[in-house]
Amino acid sequence: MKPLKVALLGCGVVGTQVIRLMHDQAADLAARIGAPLELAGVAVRRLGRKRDVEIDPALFTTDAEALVTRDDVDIVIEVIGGIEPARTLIVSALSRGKSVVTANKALLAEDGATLHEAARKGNGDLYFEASVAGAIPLLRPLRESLAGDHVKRVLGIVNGTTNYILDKMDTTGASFTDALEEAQTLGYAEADPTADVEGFDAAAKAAILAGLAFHSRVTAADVHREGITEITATDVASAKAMGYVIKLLAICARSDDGRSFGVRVHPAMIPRTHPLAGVREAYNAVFVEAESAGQLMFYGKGAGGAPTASAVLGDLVAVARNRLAGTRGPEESTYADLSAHPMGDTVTRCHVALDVADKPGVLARVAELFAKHDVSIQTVRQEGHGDDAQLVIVTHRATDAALSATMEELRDLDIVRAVASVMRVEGDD
Ligand SMILES: NC(=O)C1=CN([C@@H]2O[C@H](COP(=O)(O)OP(=O)(O)OC[C@H]3O[C@@H](n4cnc5c(N)ncnc54)[C@H](OP(=O)(O)O)[C@@H]3O)[C@@H](O)[C@H]2O)C=CC1
Ligand SMILES: N[C@@H](CC=O)C(=O)O
Repeated sequence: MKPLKVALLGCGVVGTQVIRLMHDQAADLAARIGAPLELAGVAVRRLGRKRDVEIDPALFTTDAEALVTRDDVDIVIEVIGGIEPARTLIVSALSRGKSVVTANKALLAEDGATLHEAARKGNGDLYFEASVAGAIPLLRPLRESLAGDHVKRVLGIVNGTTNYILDKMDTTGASFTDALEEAQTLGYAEADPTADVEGFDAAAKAAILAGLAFHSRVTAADVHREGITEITATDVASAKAMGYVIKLLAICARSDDGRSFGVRVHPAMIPRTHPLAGVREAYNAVFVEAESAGQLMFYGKGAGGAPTASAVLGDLVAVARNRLAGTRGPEESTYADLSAHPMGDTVTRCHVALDVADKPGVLARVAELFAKHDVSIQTVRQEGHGDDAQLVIVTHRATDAALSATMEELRDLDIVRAVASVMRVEGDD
């Protein structure tokens, strides 16, 4: 059988593992596909660099455009990352009828529409399982297995680097900086780790998940995003003392009337008894709630070369099979055409710590302000006294707009010395 030729764009953390798996599992892959795969070339930025995989040096090129437009190339795997030149290269390949497998969530969340349109016009496949939650099969279940159900909510931990950092801060007391350095060494972080710690990576993944779950076009601009850079060792320790753990969550939820959805990424306190609290290191876990299926949980390695390459190889086998059968996988589904509602409309709960004057009437004035904005208080307690007095308040559910307005006014209250911390609470109602 004639081999299917594969062009690989990028040979870094993920690309080297893709080459290793294609080599080590060549016979099995050929049997599963019905034809052997042959690596046609590997595009990189710098030639002569030591690579963590055995490969014929003649396969390397810095001319990625020439590689993807070669007539003999059937499938292109893009693991360069970023917007350009990845977008131009993928569109070039798709418009020539090649199939593309990519792990590039940043690009899919920025301009997935252009890629899907190029795939449709070129009659090729665009698969991207590795773009969300590393090794975990999550997009295919949403795209295919749950195509007959009505997904209401997708919630979880989708960034390995930030989970690694928060876990190390919680369990070993490591500093933010040390934990981030470890995550970079282990190959979890993006080329620019700001994408991880500021929540951009999780926001891109949330946009992809929301698009698939709600059959609508969702971009990173639709996602409310907050990162973890403001979280201090004190926040982590006080959450721990109260039986909570801080996690960076991605939450995509349909509105109650089903006419819109909210997509958000932010740190949240969750009870230590919640299943997401036990998600350690760079692992990811995602709950999908669908009308008929009920609650499903997906768990596994969310980052790293080999786990991500596993997802890439799964897509490679799928697109290779489709090519041999002369078919295509499912197209982008955007028929519902729902739009994202503003963060202010989202209903959440808040944990607030206020440095206050320790004198009569303080609690009453603080409570009055919450009531003014229709925010109901679930628990309140005072910690410390005198100059160290702090009121720790947990609210009932309220709109984010009401909670934000309350926090704004609290900052101006003469009896409040400082709003020491504000964090959303999830998973204990
Ligand atoms: N690392 C992970 O855990 C995961 C990563 N991803 C995604 O996978 C993709 C790749 O990530 P990762 O492997 O970590 O990234 P790396 O930074 O490790 O590798 C990027 C590779 O792309 C090459 N490259 C960069 N610019 C160009 C260019 N202009 N032309 C040709 N080649 C270029 C680099 O070449 P050179 O080596 O010469 O510098 C390098 O080999 C990203 O989209 C990332 O978001 C998805 C899930 C998990
Ligand atoms: N930087 C990402 C890699 C996988 O998508 C992460 O840490 O999750």
